[in-house]
Amino acid sequence: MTTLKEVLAKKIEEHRKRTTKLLVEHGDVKISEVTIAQAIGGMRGVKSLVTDISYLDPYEGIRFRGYTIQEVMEKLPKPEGKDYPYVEGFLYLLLTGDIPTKEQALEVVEDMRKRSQVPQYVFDMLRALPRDSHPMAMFSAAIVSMQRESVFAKAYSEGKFNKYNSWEYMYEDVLNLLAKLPQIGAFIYRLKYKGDTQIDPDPNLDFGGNFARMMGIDPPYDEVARMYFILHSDHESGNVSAHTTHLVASALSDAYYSLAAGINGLAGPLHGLANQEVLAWIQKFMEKFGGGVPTEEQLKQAVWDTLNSGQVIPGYGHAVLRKTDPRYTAQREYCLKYLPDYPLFQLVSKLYDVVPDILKQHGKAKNPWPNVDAQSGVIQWYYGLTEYDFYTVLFGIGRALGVLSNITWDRALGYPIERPKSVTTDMLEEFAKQAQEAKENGHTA
Ligand SMILES: CC(=O)SCCNC(=O)CCNC(=O)[C@H](O)C(C)(C)COP(=O)(O)OP(=O)(O)OC[C@H]1O[C@@H](n2cnc3c(N)ncnc32)[C@H](O)[C@@H]1OP(=O)(O)O
Ligand SMILES: O=C([O-])CC(=O)C(=O)O
Repeated sequence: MTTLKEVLAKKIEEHRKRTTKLLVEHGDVKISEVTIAQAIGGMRGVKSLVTDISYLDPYEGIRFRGYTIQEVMEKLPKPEGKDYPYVEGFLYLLLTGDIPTKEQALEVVEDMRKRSQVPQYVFDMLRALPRDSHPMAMFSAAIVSMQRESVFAKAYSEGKFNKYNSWEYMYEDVLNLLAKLPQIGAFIYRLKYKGDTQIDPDPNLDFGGNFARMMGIDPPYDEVARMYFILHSDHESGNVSAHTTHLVASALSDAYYSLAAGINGLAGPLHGLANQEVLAWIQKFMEKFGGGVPTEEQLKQAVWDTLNSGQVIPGYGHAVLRKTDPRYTAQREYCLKYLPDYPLFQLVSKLYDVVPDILKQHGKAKNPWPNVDAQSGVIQWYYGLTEYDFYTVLFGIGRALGVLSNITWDRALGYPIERPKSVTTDMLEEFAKQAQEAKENGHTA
């Protein structure tokens, strides 16, 4: 059987020809234009990044390597008696574009198991941090603290590195780093919230199974972990965490520096942290309404109060999506199957009934529909993980699968340092003046 690395090497060899041909023969073909609104407005809609790991259609939502969420869950190999696939098999898909056989997925399970030992200094460092540090600050610090392990940085400093082999060093760092994330995440959780009573990994378990075990949460939380990590892995490459990881890696910073940077971006409330915000927001208005399940009128009031105070409704809206996020739907389906009567799920469903109409009336958000973050906290809460400050660490473990696959391919295809051009406000005003004059004179600028 060929290993993941061997399959990937072959794919890279084939793919390089496509990228070279595009660059050499069609490099001057235009794929996008940039307006003043886009330059000021966060580059929304500017097509200027390339990735084959996933693609986000505004109406359909995400496809991983061309597969919908449902297809991924159906087609990938699963542990015996389980409904959700091996995370390791999903990584195989992200990296190669192929659905692995069970044997191929198990080869990755075994490889990652061998790489999973977390250095003691990471635990010591985490224990030395103030216990009220945010779990995302701890997670990011843990990742960057391991930079000394980078084989990529070592190869670079030893002059072994070139454009053709650099991906192999990146691949080693990526697998080494990913394999350690479940234990680091669970360690942070139990350090902060469970009096530092730690649970050792079980070498016979997979990524999701071991995470659930080390968190100390019984099955079927292992299934939730597999589902959650897969759903949160990738969302093409313009989102803050993916773009940041890619940008930092483009300076030939190694996977440890790059992922820590991406995780710092994920920690923002408009991005990954929104899943914590959703629960915080719900708790706040439930308290206000005396703790019971709010009526539809009370919910509407809470939504309007939030909007009128100038704040966003967490878990709603999106920079690209223009429909309900299929990652929201996948988690909603899980809830409908396993926790249909759970009051918090019913409340989140009621929000789905009232928020889109209110956001439409409010008239600002381009997308009034829920995103992934509106639904994920409910499931965690149901299984006893009520410390919502921790939720973005779960997101970060999942997101690492996608962004680290991306930077492996960045090095494989020799993508250069990223460096867009900036202009001044004076220059924008000059562009605007020229366009106005051209319009008045009957030409286009
Ligand atoms: C995993 C993820 O990262 S998914 C996104 C998670 N984040 C959230 O759920 C936070 C709430 N949502 C938002 O803040 C936004 O919808 C974002 C950040 C996701 C997308 O931002 P944008 O692409 O700029 O959204 P959009 O173009 O629709 O914004 C236009 C206006 O609508 C507002 N708006 C967008 N979404 C919302 C919302 N949920 N509630 C209230 N107002 C909103 C924007 O703040 C903006 O207002 P402004 O003109 O006063 O600045
Ligand atoms: O795509 C985005 O901008 C945000 C998002 O949903 C993600 O990164 O998962």
